[in-house]
This record gives sequence, C-alpha cells and structure tokens, in this order.
Amino acid sequence: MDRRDQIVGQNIAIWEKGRAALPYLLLFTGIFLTLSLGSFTIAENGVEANLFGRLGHYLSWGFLYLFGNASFVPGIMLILTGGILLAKPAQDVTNKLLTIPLFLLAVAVSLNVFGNVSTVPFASNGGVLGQALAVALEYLLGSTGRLLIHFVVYFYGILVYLNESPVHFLGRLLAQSGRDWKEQWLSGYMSGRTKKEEEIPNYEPAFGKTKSTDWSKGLSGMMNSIPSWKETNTEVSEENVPPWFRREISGPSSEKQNPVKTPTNLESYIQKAKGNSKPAELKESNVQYRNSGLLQGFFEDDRKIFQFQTASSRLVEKVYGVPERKEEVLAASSKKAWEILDLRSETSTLTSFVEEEVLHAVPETEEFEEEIRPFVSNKEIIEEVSAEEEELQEEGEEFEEWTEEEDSLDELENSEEEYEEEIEESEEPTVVVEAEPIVIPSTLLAPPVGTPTAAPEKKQEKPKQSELPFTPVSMVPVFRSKRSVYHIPLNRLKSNPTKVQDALFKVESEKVAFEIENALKVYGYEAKVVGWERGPIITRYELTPPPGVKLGRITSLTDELRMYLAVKNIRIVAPIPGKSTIGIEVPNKHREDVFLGDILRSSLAPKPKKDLNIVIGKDISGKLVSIDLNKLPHLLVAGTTGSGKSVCLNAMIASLVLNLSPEEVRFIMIDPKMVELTLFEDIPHLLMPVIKDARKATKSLSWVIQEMEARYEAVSQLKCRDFRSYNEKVEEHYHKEGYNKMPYLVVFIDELADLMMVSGKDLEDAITRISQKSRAVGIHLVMATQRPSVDVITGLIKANCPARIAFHVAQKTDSKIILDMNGAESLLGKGDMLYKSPTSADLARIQAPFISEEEIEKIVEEAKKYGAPTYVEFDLEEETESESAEEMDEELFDKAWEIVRTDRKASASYLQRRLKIGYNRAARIMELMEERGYVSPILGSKGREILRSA
Ligand SMILES: Nc1ncnc2c1ncn2[C@@H]1O[C@H](COP(=O)(O)OP(=O)(O)OP(=O)(O)O)[C@@H](O)[C@H]1O
Repeated sequence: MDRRDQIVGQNIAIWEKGRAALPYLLLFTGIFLTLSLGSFTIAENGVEANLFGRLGHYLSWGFLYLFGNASFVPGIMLILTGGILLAKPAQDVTNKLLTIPLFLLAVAVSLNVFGNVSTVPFASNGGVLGQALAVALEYLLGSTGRLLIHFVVYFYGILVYLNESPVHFLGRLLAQSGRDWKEQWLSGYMSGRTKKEEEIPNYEPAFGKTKSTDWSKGLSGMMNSIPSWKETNTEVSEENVPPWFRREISGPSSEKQNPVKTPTNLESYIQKAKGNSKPAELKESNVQYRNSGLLQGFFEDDRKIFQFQTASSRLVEKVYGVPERKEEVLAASSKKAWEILDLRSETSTLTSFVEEEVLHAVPETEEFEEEIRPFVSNKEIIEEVSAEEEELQEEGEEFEEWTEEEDSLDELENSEEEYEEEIEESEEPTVVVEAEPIVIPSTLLAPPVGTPTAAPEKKQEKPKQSELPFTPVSMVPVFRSKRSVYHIPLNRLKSNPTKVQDALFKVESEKVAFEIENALKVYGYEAKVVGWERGPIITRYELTPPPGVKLGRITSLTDELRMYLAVKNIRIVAPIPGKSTIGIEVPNKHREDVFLGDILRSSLAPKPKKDLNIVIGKDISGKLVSIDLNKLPHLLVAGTTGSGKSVCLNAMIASLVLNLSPEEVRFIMIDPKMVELTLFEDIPHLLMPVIKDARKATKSLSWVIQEMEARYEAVSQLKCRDFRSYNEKVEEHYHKEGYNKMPYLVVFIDELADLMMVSGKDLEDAITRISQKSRAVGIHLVMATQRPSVDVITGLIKANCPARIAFHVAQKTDSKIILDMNGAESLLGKGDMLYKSPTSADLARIQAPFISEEEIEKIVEEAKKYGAPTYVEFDLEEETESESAEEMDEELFDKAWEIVRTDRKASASYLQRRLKIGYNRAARIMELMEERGYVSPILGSKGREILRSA
C-alpha cells in the first residue's frame, strides 16, 4: 500500500469521526443563532439580555444589520438539517448546507420587496445587504425580473435541499409536458374525427362502402366473425408483453387522457352497416405501449390483441401496401382505425375457424383471397418497423415523424371528405355483414387463405392462446433506475489506519529466518533462507533445500517448526511452484487486516472494466488478487464456522454492487442462516427477496433453470455463441427489434449444507443443471458451506465447480474434499484462505478483505436510492403436495424424537401407535431420524439403536 493510500485512509477515518459529531454541531449552531437573534435587543442592556451573552449579542447585531429578519433563516435551517442528519445519519447534507446562503439572500430580498418592518430599525427591509441586492436586481432586471429571479432562487434552493438535481428535474418536467402535448394533440384530432362521424347519420367507413375488391371488405367480414374476442378480459399485465412493445410504457393516466377509442369506432361503423342497435364496446386497457413513435396502442383481450392507436405511414403502407390504393392507405393511417392486430400464433385452431368465418362473410372467395394477400406476417412487420426505426434514426429526430404526421393529417382530412362524398353517392354497401364484429387475427396477416372447412360448431370454441410471435427473452424484469448514472461513493467504506511499518517488519523477518535455519539445523538439515515475501497476515520464507534430502522429510517437520517458532500454524509449500525453493509460511506477529475499502480505492486506477471482476484479497506478497466470475464460472467456498466465509461472500456482493448497476447484474440470495445475506435485503439488484427457507431455495433454483433455458433460446435466435455477444448484438442493432440486454445473474448461497439436508437430491440436481450449462448465458453460482463433506459437496457439484476457496477447515480430509489436497487445515482463520483456480493446480494463499455490517448498510442505503428492486413474478410460497407432507413430517419430528428418546423405542410401528399416524408417515419420520444421525439403521433383528441422548 503506498503512502498516498495511507494518507487517504487516515483522512477518511478523521472524516468519519467528524461526521458523527456533525448533527450535534449543526443543532447547537442553529439553536445558538436562533436564540441569540430572538433575545437580541437594541436597548442598552442588550449584552445582558442576550441568552448567549456578548457573542450572541454582537453576532446577532451583525446578522440583523446585514440581512434583517432573514438572519433567522440560517439558524432554523441548521436546526432542520441537524435533525434530519440525526434521524438519518448516512444522509449527505453538503447540499443542504450549501443552500443556506441562497435562502438567506433570497429571503432578505423578499423582505425588501414586500416591505418588512422590524422592531430593530436597521433590520427592516432585509437589512443592508437585502436592500442592496434588491436595488441591484431591480436596476438590472426591473421589478418583475427581480421578483421572478428570486423566486427562481427559492425553487432552485428547494430542489437542491431535497437532493434533487435541478437539471434532471427540469428535464423530466419538459419530457413529461412534451408527452402530454403529443397525446393531447392526438386526442384532439381523434375526438374531432369521432364527432364528425357521429354528426353524419349515414357515415360509413370508406372501406365498408367501396366496391367488393376493397381490402376493407375482408376486414369488415373478419370483424364480424369472432364475437367472443372482445368480450374477454382486457386487463393488461406487463408480464409476457412482447419486448417489442415494452420499450416505452406509459401509465394509465396517459391512456385516460387519450380518448381514442379506435376499435369502438371501427365497430360502430360495422354495427351501423348491419343495423345492429346494440353497439358492442371494447373495454380500454390501462397500459399504453409505444415503440419510439412508430406505433402506439394497448393490449386487449388478455394480451392477444394489440390495438394500435397510431402507426407510422410506412407501416400502414406495408400492411395495405398496394400502390393503387394510396388514398386508402392514407385514409387508413389518418383514421388510425385499422390497427387491430391479433397476436395469436398462426398454428392455433383458430386458423380454419377464422378462414371459414371470413369466407362466410365474403362470398367471393377469390376476391377475398386477394383482399387479404396484402396483409403481411408479423415478422415482416417487425422487420419493417426496424427498418423504419433505422431510417428515423438517420433522420435524427423523432419529432420529424410527428411533423410528417401532421402534414399527412391535412391530406388525410381531405381524403376523409372524399369518403364522405363517396358515402353520399353510394346507395348500398357491397359487403353484407352478418356476424358480430371481430378483430383481425394474425393468421390472416400471413399467407393467403386456403379452402375453408365448414364446421359451424367450431364457432363456440374458445380461441386457444399460444405463444406470442415474438422472441422469448429473459424473464428478468427490466429495472428502471431513478438516476441516470450509477455511482456509489467509496467513502462509504472504511480503510485500515494501522499499517505495520516496513522497518519493524524487517527486524521481525530477520529474526524468524534465523530461527527457521536454526530449527532445521537441530533436525540435521542445513538449509538457508534466501528471501521472504510479506503478506498482510503471513510471511513466506524461501529456503534452498538441503542437497540430497527428500522434500517430504522437510514437510513432515511442520509441527516441530510450529513449536520451535511458537506460532499457531505454519504451512510448508515444497517446492514453491515454478521455483527451486521451499516456502515456509509463518504468521506475522502483527496482523494487518485488509479492508475492502482500501482494496477498491487502490484498484481505482483506470483499467478496463471486466464484467464480473471481483477482488478477493491480497496474496502473500501483498498484491491484489482478483477473479472474473464470468470465467470461473462458479465458485465454491468452504470453511469452519468463524473462518470468514460470510464476510468473504458479503465483500464479493458489495464489490459487485459498487461496480455494477442493477441493469448489469442481478442477484438471487439464499441464506438459510437468515442473518448473513439479509443485510442486502431490498437492494435494487435483487431478483427475489432474500430466501431464507430451504424449500423455497430449490424453487428459486428451478426458476433460474427456466431463465437459463429462455436465455439460451434468445441467444440462439440471434445466432450468438454466448450471452456477451448477444448483449453486444442487442446493443448494436437488435434493441430496435425489441430485444433487451440481459444482466448477469449471480446466485449466492450461504450454507449449502443446510439446504442439502432439507432438499438434497432436488437441490443437487438443480445446482448440477445450472452449473453445467449456465456459463454461456451469464448465470453464475457462488456457494458457501461450513461442512465440506461428500454429502454436501457431492461429486457432481465438485466436477462443475472447478474454482474453489477454502478457509480454515477442521481436518485434512475436509481440505482434500474442497481443494483435492491438504493445506486448508493449517490456515489461520479470519479471512485467511487458499484459492484454487480452475486453470491452475497450484493454490494461492490470500487474505480476504473485511467489510463490516455498517459498511454494508451504508452501501445498501446508497444502492436503494436508485430504486426499489423489481422482483420476478414467481410464487415462492406456492406449495406442492409432497412439500406440505414433508413440512408436516418436520413438524412431527420433534414430538416423535421426544417419544423415541424417553421410551427408548425406535420403531415406526411404535411411533404409529403413539402419534396416531399412518405407518408410512411414521416410517418416513424414522428415516429422517436415521438420516440426521439420531438413530442407527435397522440392525437385523435388533431393530434400531438410539444414537443420541438429547
Ligand atoms: N477478512 C477478514 N478479516 C478480518 N477478520 C475477519 C475476516 N473475515 C472474517 N473475519 C472475522 O471472523 C468472524 C467470523 O467471520 P464469518 O462470520 O464470515 O465466519 P463464517 O465462516 O461465515 O462463520 P459461520 O459459518 O459460523 O457464519 C467475523 O466476525 C470477523 O470478525
């Protein structure tokens, strides 16, 4: 660690202490100022009368003279800010304090403008400065300008005080008013049009009146074919909405503001045409969807129908794109009344049903076929839209699109007039509409209709909903950040103020090196310490091995050396990988804790941002070691209780939260211990609330499997090899087609053993499936366990997690399970660990960084400012039958054990009688007891033995 870091660290420590005293300082100053001013009197005994004596009197004098009664402002604001800081100690009040002079001056000017009279003569009208400022402002800006400008200062001050960026606030305001304007403009036009239609008694849509070759006849026919569609539920949930539509979503308010009821209009035309006195009404949906001004509308009928309210002229042209019918195209786009699109798949049984209905409505099959041919498939529409978007982007401004539409409006109004004329001329509609209105199913948007198969009973069939004709994508809900730039300040993290001085260390190391040489001499080996490397908690001494001595002999001297050096533990590495020396790792006398804050600050130097890069600590030479979770791709952590697993996991999560926004990474946290990961509850990166129940853990992992499959599907659709190239492609081009970038997904499990105990096989299966496949789609597992036994870290799990971290473990066998070699048993605990990378057989000894709970809380608090977490829609509570049975067994377990223990009878039939339960259940409970080591397996005729006494 260099000197600069040291100074920074010290400064931060001083700052932290100062911060704790800040609220009291603010409160005291505020009270002092307010009371001094309140007790100020101009009379002779002013000093005596003032509650804060001479200082209070003269200070108040100065303030009142300069700012008049506005002088009370700083005191009151200081009290307010101090109170806020006391209630929320982590708040940054710098902005609040900076607004005090602003408000002081603004109030002083206000007092002058509105003529404040004070009992203290020189304090009237905002004091000398208030008067001077007011006069200067009036001279420069006139009285109106003065009034306005000082109100602007209030406005600005209030925003800054509330920690709101005035620029962002104005931006949002402008954006909102722009949207409102656009919608009002649209609704004004559309309502005008509706009125017109109502005024003309015989008004019929043009497409209902034109000759039989008109495309709209097919439409009208179809509109009359499927009555049930419009009667179904119109509530729209965001779930499963194709990403294409999801890109801009406005809430219900905008929908209300916009009185466009296109389908109703369209239907009413058809109702009128067939003389139906009971016009059907389509309910409006709540949520409006847009795609960059190209189209706008809302979902109906349980997301099966997308009702367009607006669409760009090119999209319209594509759908109706027969050049000879240009007027119609224009008319259609102007009315925005044609746009009803069914999103059902083309394979549904509906196809023949609709075809048949259409042909029923339109007798001339050939003509009808011609009518519907111009409709294009959804895929083509999407392509067209993307082309349209590209073009728009080239043109630069979305606004131009609206201007264009405005221009075309005039044209369209003309064409509407033409239609009206046509209506008058026309005597009879050529299309005989017989059935109820329907919407256009997508089945008709694709290929021409084949020969119908008349089957009237099919009319009663409920249309089957199949998959939406859009790309299946990640189920991770989109996170919308409250702020534009994601940044969590590192000053929230501590630094280590106690660094061991090099000089001190040199003396210590020389002494230890001498002792090592002596100890080996005692056992008859002439070895020389040739150097050492100092880490934060251990130092590795390098020795040249005595010639002709087997290395095993030296390593077998571990205990002897430990005793000779009087240290807790030593570890001998023979030979040091890549060197011709032996390493003896000896604990330092003075431990130097590694703080996450220090690490992140020292690694702040600009370097390419690796996606899931995590600094996991300092190695024995004090160098930072980082891992890229993306490459591992999963990590297994093991160690006895108190060895530092949870702190390590917390540090990993914290560094990810500090580096990556919720748009870039999401977490699922499983914490059966209920105390470790819950600290991160409610951070926006979470996909589910922190899971504390082992049963829910398995369910959440099954969700991860589904997500993994969906991601694979999406990745293969864009013909990408992995998730990264998918994200690149989406960023470059495919976002225009509605594809969303996928965030990394990291699943943290603290205490795998607890989970394996409850749902062993299921959990193992889920973990194996995820770990085998998920690497390519950005899903990673980080699992920690206290008990590195073969039933927890099974062969399958081990095989799929080549990257492992071992903290201190109780025995060599545990070390072998986790690392496939000895070593972890000689670690020192408290974050001392061995890391086995997937690419190398050698172990790296690392000191994990420390992060305290308070630091985590501060980070969490900062992260929460970016928004609340958007959880996946997934019911973790839902219970399967077998699960509830297991739960009941679990409930009975304690009772059963009490009976077995006191009666000394471990048999299922005995439990059956005592607990009045079925035999199967009793046998299951006995098996549970066996699994948990309470009773032995059945020992032939002797039955089971009771293994525990309590
Ligand atoms: N990197 C570290 N640096 C310094 N001290 C540490 C470090 N990691 C852990 N400790 C100390 O060890 C204690 C136990 O750590 P931790 O809670 O992470 O253990 P654990 O392995 O998760 O234990 P358990 O499995 O019982 O939860 C901590 O309270 C802390 O004081």
